Amino acid sequence: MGTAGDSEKKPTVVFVLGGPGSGKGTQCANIVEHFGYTHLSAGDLLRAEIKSGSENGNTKWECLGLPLLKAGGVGIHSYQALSFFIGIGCILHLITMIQNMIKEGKIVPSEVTIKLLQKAMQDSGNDKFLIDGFPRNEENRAAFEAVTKIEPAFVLFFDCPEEEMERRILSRNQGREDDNIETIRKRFKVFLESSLPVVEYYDSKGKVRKVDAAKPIDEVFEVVKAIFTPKDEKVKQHRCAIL
Ligand SMILES: Nc1ncnc2c1ncn2[C@@H]1O[C@H](COP(=O)(O)OP(=O)(O)OP(=O)(O)O)[C@@H](O)[C@H]1O
Ligand SMILES: Nc1ccn([C@@H]2O[C@H](COP(=O)(O)O)[C@@H](O)[C@H]2O)c(=O)n1
Ligand SMILES: [Mg+2]
Repeated sequence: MGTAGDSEKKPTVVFVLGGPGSGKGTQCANIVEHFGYTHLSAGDLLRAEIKSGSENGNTKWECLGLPLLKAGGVGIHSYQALSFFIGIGCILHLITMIQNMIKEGKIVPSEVTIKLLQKAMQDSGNDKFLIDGFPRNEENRAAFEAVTKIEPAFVLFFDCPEEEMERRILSRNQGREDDNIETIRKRFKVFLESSLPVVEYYDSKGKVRKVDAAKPIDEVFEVVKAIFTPKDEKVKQHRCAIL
């Protein structure tokens, strides 16, 4: 899927951007239901990686690592145990790095996020994707383009005042480690300094569809629906309304 020099048809990608709590995940769920896209949230993929990484790390450690050590450090056993622990060390180091960066509201290096996105795209079997919360900075944007050679069809941008986003996040109650006032402030800063320039970049290419995200969920979705409805379908709906 989407590597340099591929002749296969490229998937359709829509980047879904907006500040923390602007409603990206909420609206993506509606788009999936109505338009058959697969929703990939970069933040959700990173959180899943932390969860599965620590679970797998612990499981491997308990089920495989300790028996190998107990086996008594002779010949091949000690060599296997050593390589095993070096491998586990790397996994746990990566997981801790992602966890810390999320807690600090920082942006994880692109190699990690793009790998997760590419795998999720391959596993989905679909060819239409809403990529939510990515690209988050210029490094994300340039790396994704270089690695996948995919240009987004357009960028859906949810525009929402900071006070409203803050209210929403503080009452979200999903147990996210970064949904506390200290991290929220850091995330807003990163959004203004690093993510908005990406929106501006795509705007200069005429690719941004800006939506007022401060309205109630249903009203926002009416606007989103119009953006995703193909032009000929809109003409049909208009004719039906007249007749
Ligand atoms: N238009 C809206 N009006 C009021 N509340 C909303 C609206 N859209 C979403 N919410 C609520 O606000 C919270 C944040 O929404 P959501 O998780 O979709 O935002 P997000 O942009 O994905 O945030 P993040 O970047 O932190 O993942 C949720 O509790 C959601 O139910
Ligand atoms: N491209 C990305 C996207 C997200 N992150 C990290 O995850 C955090 C949560 O993201 P949400 O979209 O779910 O709000 C975000 O604050 C970053 O720490 C990332 O590094 N790169
Ligand atoms: Mg989200």
